[in-house]
Amino acid sequence: MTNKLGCIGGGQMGEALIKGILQSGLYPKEQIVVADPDADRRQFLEQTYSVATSGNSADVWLTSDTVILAVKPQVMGRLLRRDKDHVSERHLIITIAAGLPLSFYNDCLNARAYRIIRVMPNTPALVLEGASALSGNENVTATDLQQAIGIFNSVGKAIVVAEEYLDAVTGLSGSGPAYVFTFTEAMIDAGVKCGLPRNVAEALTLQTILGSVNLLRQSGEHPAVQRARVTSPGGTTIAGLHVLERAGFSGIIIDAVEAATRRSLELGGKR
Ligand SMILES: NC(=O)C1=CN([C@@H]2O[C@H](COP(=O)(O)OP(=O)(O)OC[C@H]3O[C@@H](n4cnc5c(N)ncnc54)[C@H](O)[C@@H]3O)[C@@H](O)[C@H]2O)C=CC1
Ligand SMILES: O=C(O)[C@@H]1CCC=N1
Repeated sequence: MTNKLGCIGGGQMGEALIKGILQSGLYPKEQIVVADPDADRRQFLEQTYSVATSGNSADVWLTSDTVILAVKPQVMGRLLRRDKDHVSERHLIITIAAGLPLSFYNDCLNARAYRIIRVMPNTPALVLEGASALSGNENVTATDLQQAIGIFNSVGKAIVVAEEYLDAVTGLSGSGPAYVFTFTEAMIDAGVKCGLPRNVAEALTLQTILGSVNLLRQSGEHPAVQRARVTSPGGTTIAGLHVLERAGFSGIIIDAVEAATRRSLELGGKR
């Protein structure tokens, strides 16, 4: 019996979770082990976070009761079929792969009794501001679910949803940071285009986004209500909003989330 936390795949999202979990203090570095075949990546993780690493995922199954699967969906099947003799009912398996349904894991492992939780987190977990939604299979106990919620709450906010929602969650909050970063970059460039020094445009853009989100959170009001407060009759904001709406801004955002959701379904072989 061990209370180690193992992570198979130490890429962008594996690292985000490890960094967040260490920062939150949920697990100390001595209780975390990461497997990744990339030697440079292992060296980076060891040096940066002082966690144990291995080039062989079997070491993670051997040493950890809770195992996070953080490899790309395209390599998950091969990994599980190769590792299946190391997996047992003592493991709580937490997967963060986009698209792959819970049934995929039991199919690969030739087993029905494993406890598997599918989670869709996002990279702001790096700064303990992640958004995660999770769903467990029929073998998962309330304690397992609490443990997973504890892990993902330690790096932000976690909610339990029905599995059928996880592809839409992937399109919205899993991929969401990339939309926000694209919007942020465009705002900064817009400030520069209008004559602001880049550092001024950056500082104002970041604070505007942060402040707007906090205002929505604290007021509890609908975004449309807050937007109306910014939009003076005959003023500057309506001139800008007119351009956004004429270009189909809201429709483009909806299309983007829908396309990412469709891609998640495709990765799971559902479309
Ligand atoms: N990047 C993101 O924002 C998010 C990613 N995810 C999911 O997280 C998973 C990982 O994504 P990223 O970290 O972005 O990809 P990544 O490509 O940065 O990391 C994947 C890591 O897995 C390693 N790997 C490959 N084969 C392996 C094996 N057999 N055993 C152990 N490690 C192996 C690679 O060397 C690499 O370091 C994916 O399934 C993705 O859908 C979920 C939410 C957000
Ligand atoms: O782009 C991807 O496939 C992953 C899943 C959600 C965010 N990044």
